Amino acid sequence: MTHEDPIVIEKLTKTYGKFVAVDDLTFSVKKNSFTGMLGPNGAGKSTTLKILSNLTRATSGSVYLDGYDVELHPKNALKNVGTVVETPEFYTYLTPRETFRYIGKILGMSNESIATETDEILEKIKMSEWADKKLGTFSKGMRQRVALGQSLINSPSIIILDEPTSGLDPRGMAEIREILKELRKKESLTILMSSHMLHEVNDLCDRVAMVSRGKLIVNDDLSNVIGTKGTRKIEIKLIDEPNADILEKIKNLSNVTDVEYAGKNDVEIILKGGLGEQAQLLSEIGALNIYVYSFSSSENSLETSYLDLVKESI
Ligand SMILES: Nc1ncnc2c1ncn2[C@@H]1O[C@H](COP(=O)(O)OP(=O)(O)OP(=O)(O)O)[C@@H](O)[C@H]1O
Repeated sequence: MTHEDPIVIEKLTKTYGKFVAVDDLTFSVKKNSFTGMLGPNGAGKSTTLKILSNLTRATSGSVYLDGYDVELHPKNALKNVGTVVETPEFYTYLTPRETFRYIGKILGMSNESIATETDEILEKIKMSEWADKKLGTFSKGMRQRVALGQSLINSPSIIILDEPTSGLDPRGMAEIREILKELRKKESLTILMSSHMLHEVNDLCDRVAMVSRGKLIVNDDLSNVIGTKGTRKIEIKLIDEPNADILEKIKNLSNVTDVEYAGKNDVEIILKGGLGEQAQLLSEIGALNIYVYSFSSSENSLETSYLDLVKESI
């Protein structure tokens, strides 16, 4: 880790009284990555992002944006950063265009650059036809798109998003995710987004930083977390209902880390490794002389890795 990474979190701790919300957290976010900060409710994600955005202070440790310490040099640190951290309460009597102008002015932008950026952003957030309607009439999803839009007004190189789809209906969620995907395609941007939704991180991100109880569990490429180095969930269906002896035998097979009876004749196996290990498991199960009529590897292996990693960390 170097301070050259656009986002650096170093030995960050935040306590509320005796409660430790962020516990000696250290990790960095690679340039141009889309990193998903994944963790259960209360893991300390929002607290970390608020410290990064200078909305709250660390108890100890430091955070750096573009190499600048956020607490010591907030202006420089946040110069090229856009954030959607606390659900912004916009003035409901303003329109998106007026909102962007207001925020651009606060940021010291010229009228010309605000106007140019505004038109581009309205297109990106698919709000061009709503540009001059008052926010008071908007749905929650539309307001969240405006929130995302305002984070882009100063053409940031880093954006920090705290659960940007939280509280939206499925359509609202899908719209925000589409915008984020488009942003990633077109711009050179470093994005750090917190989420507790595995499928969302799976869908959008190329890096994953998992946190649990204020501590970092893993910070790696998504493909490493879910891929060959990870674990996968295998579901098998047997002709006969498995007894404890059979479950024990399966548990003792190579690379099996856990076995769970899933009701009826179904068994779930957590397997460490990739396709090679999966093939080996299939042949070892065959050798046990139990009659398996279905064998499927779960696609949602981020879930498996996540549950495994969180379990190990407790
Ligand atoms: N101002 C505060 N005073 C006291 N405790 C707080 C405060 N803010 C957060 N906490 C506690 O710190 C812990 C971490 O909270 P945080 O909001 O950072 O978690 P999170 O990972 O973002 O979870 P969520 O998805 O629920 O927002 C929680 O247990 C929370 O109750």
